[in-house]
Amino acid sequence: MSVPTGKVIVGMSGGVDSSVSALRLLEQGYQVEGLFMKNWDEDDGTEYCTAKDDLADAQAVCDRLGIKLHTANFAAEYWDNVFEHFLAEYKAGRTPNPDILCNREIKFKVFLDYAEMLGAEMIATGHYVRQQVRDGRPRLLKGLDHNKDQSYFLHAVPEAAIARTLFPVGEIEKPEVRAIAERHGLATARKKDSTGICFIGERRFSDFLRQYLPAQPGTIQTPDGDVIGEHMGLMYYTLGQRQGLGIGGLARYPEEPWYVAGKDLERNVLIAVQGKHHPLLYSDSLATEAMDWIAGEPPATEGRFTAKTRYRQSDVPCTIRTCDDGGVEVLFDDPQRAVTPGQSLVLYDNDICLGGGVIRSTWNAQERAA
Ligand SMILES: Nc1ncnc2c1ncn2[C@@H]1O[C@H](COP(=O)(O)OP(=O)(O)OP(=O)(O)O)[C@@H](O)[C@H]1O
Repeated sequence: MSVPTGKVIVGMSGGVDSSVSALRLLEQGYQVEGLFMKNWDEDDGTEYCTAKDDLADAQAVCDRLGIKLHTANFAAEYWDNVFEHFLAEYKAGRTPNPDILCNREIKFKVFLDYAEMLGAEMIATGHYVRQQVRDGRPRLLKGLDHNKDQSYFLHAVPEAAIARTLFPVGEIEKPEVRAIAERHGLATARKKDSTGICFIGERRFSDFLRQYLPAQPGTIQTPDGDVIGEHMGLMYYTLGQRQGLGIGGLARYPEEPWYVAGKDLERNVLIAVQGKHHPLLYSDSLATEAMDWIAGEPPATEGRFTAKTRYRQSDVPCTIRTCDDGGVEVLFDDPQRAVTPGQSLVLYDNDICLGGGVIRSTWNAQERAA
């Protein structure tokens, strides 16, 4: 077997996955260096900001492995290409997923360019995905550990960037990753998995959003227009959500929980229904904005695929039709609960991630019949 001689820059987050990624590449004979990115400037030293600790952990691992760690600040690019879009989506009443855009715009674009400047043709990350060349083209596959698979977040990364990236932990299961880190005495072996929005972190979301968007309180109504409560601002609510509505004790309704079923942006009204499985919480079809196809174009044969409409969801069978505007229409075999505009639909052909697009509209059987 030939020994790889190329230089690879590993995105070191200070977590266990990127630590083990760097280790594996060294074992495989690559010339490895690390890069810690800081993409959010605010809040240094507050309870939310873990960047300092993460950098220290990344440094400790690099010292242990004997590799160089670079640092870079892409906060301006993150703000312009990810965060502004994120705010615009909330303003439009949708619930965006900034990590998808962050991967496309920062981790697999700005980072790649930066790595090139450092003299590396390849980068690596600790994402749980695999890359495989089929028919001469790089394909993005789900991580071997389906429990940790992160292809949902990488579906908008173009083929050319996938081809220049190594995913050293995609072929192993998470418990094994921790065991490897433990065996090699890496400081991150037992570190908790990160949660929250990448680079922004975990924080009281409504407080955070309020700093950037004015809250416009309004009424909560039933689909028939009966006013049953007040909301703090439509952006704070997600379809299908139960908690935080503050409705209860209404004599004219049974004592059953209420769920968010829709947002009427024009009237600033939040629509709520009773019962976790109310028909208005289900959609049997949707349309997306223009798709990001990893291969740059839709699959040669349209038709039957599986899809996810949110990260932690098992794939569901569906039929797709491509539209002239670059989006797709998707018809699910079974209605899906709480399909949310602004989130992404991601399509799969077995383990191959084909791409995805932001959900623009959804319909349920009643609406289709009307
Ligand atoms: N601040 C950062 N600097 C450099 N690379 C990063 C940074 N944050 C994330 N990455 C890269 O993106 C990958 C996936 O990030 P994610 O936030 O999903 O972390 P994760 O799956 O918990 O991985 P890890 O255990 O390495 O933190 C990381 O493994 C790392 O390669």
